[in-house]
Amino acid sequence: MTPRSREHAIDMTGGLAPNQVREVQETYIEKSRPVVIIGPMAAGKSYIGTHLARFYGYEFIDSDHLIVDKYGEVSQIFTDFGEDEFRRIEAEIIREVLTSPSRRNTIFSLGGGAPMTPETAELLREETVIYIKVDAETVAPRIIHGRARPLLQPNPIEKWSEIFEARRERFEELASYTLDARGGRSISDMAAEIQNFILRSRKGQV
Ligand SMILES: Nc1ncnc2c1ncn2[C@@H]1O[C@H](COP(=O)(O)OP(=O)(O)OP(=O)(O)O)[C@@H](O)[C@H]1O
Ligand SMILES: O=C(O)C1=C[C@@H](O)[C@@H](O)[C@H](O)C1
Ligand SMILES: [Mg+2]
Repeated sequence: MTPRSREHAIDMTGGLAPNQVREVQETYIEKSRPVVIIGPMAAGKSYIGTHLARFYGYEFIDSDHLIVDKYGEVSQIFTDFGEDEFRRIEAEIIREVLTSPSRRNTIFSLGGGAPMTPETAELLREETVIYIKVDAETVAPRIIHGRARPLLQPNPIEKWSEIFEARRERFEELASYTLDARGGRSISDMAAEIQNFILRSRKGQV
């Protein structure tokens, strides 16, 4: 195949001057920052984030997964070092991701309590943040068994509601977009709703 001659070359700049092209590129980079998912325990942050990334071609990362890869199981960290040390590690890992230029086209799910750390909340104020809103009824079957979430012991539903009430205002205040995930919504429906918001926000329509 022979290359196109100069006369037939397509003008990819749309007739923009070099400084205008740079401006468009900078805007694109800015708008391709990670999209962060927050919400209470068992809301489906990791579940929705994984599928959203798979359906629409994003990279997916999760703060809990990064912590487990680096330091071992979350419940073991709580047992061995306590919650304060877990929060310190968590905030450090989140800062690394949010300040890394290689994490642009990424869906980043956070652990439920991460936005309560002031340093993390400050970082999130600059980001596109999707809040997964649920209620106790929706999460009850997901938390009633299993001991993977140390903060929910020994009465998972009661503890979940108590912790959620203490965090609700922070979630609401940080949200660029709230996804209502109460009841049994299908994953494709929820992922499409978030993707729609991301596209609109990158075009500056929200
Ligand atoms: N909309 C949904 N429909 C059916 N199952 C769901 C839905 N959302 C989440 N789940 C299931 O509920 C469980 C908890 O979801 P997930 O781990 O994604 O929660 P999370 O918000 O990431 O919680 P954490 O804060 O503890 O990390 C998982 O087993 C997941 O598959
Ligand atoms: O809501 C929380 O405080 C937590 C949620 C999980 O994702 C883990 O990050 C950990 O169990 C703490
Ligand atoms: Mg999770």
